[in-house]
Amino acid sequence: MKVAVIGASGYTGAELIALLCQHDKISICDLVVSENSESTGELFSTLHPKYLGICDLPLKAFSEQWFEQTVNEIDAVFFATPHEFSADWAHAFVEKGVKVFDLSGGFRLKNSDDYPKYYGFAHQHLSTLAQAQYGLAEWYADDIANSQIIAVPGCYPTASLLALKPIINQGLHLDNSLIVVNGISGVTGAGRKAALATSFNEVSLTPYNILQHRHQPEISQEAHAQVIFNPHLAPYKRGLLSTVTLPLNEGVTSADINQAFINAYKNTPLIRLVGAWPKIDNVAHTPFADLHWKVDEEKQVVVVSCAIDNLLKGAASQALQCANLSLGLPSHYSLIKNTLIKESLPKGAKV
Ligand SMILES: NC(=O)C1=CN([C@@H]2O[C@H](COP(=O)(O)OP(=O)(O)OC[C@H]3O[C@@H](n4cnc5c(N)ncnc54)[C@H](OP(=O)(O)O)[C@@H]3O)[C@@H](O)[C@H]2O)C=CC1
Ligand SMILES: CC(=O)N[C@@H](CCC(=O)OP(=O)(O)O)C(=O)O
Repeated sequence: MKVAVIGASGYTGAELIALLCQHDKISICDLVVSENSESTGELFSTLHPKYLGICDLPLKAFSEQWFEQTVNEIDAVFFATPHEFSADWAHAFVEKGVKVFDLSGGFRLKNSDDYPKYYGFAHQHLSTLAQAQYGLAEWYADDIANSQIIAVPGCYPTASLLALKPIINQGLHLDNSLIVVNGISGVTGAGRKAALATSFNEVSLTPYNILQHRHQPEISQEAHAQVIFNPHLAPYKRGLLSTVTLPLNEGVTSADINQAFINAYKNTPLIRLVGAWPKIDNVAHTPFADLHWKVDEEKQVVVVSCAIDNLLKGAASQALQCANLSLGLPSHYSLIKNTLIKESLPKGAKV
């Protein structure tokens, strides 16, 4: 598969390019930045010296002319750009038969009225939006494999949905109850562009965008349940933790919840059901999601926690999982070698 990456100077773009470089069934044709980017003409490895000798391709500026010249040369394009840019341009690639993997939120929400409210722009391409498949790789593998445009989930929604779906999909939670999702993200979650709120001297653990974050409708849409979402910014670089609380139906036991997680993730090597509360340090720089939970059978409530790397499972490695699926490969191809099938919890796990 020949691909282009738009947004190659940014954090998720860089992580994605590193993964694509080591993939033996995907080759990179072009790395692209914004039309007036300061990085135009630089080598990728000059901007991101970690990849010196790994990827030394030049960064090209996006333009209509670039689009016309390239669109017939590529099989797929990855957008690691602002939401509005992919919302405006993805349809042009789709119409030419090029697969789109969009790491932004430009195609995640089914209700187009939510775009002005949560993203600040009106979506102009409603038929492409309707065509887009949500790319939560462990849950929608077949649909992802057969779709032309994939909306790769946001970082908080990835961790939150991996925690919520095994329970909600089995109808174990109390209907119409208050589901609370608390998320904590490292500062790379805000992207590479300088901003006062994410500068070294200003960053301090704090909630932000409470009751108005754009990931609330995304989580609710895919969980099929209303949630309260509380995002927090934390003073470290990488990694994200989402802890969810759900009231359970009467009679649901700890064993029922254990079984729901085992059933959901027994064939998914990138999801680890771990024997203790997950830690950011165990998943940072990896494509894994670590999950742990605890049930209080007296209060009929379950708390589930999920840790991921926001730039990998929360963006770039999940985008590659989607690309693998569309190539007919296992979603973890080229990400890990271990294909262990989990029929039970890990040895020593106490949940
Ligand atoms: N950071 C994270 O943890 C996650 C981010 N995302 C989403 O992925 C996308 C990229 O995020 P991230 O890598 O953090 O962002 P960055 O700010 O680090 O990078 C953004 C990239 O987009 C390019 N860009 C900006 N404007 C345009 C434009 N008009 N046309 C073409 N390219 C443009 C920038 O190029 P240049 O600046 O050189 O012009 C840069 O390469 C965003 O939509 C973000 O919401 C999703 C999940 C997690
Ligand atoms: C710490 C931080 O600022 N995080 C980002 C979330 C990044 C993410 O998942 O991205 P999408 O923009 O693609 O939805 C935020 O809250 O806006």
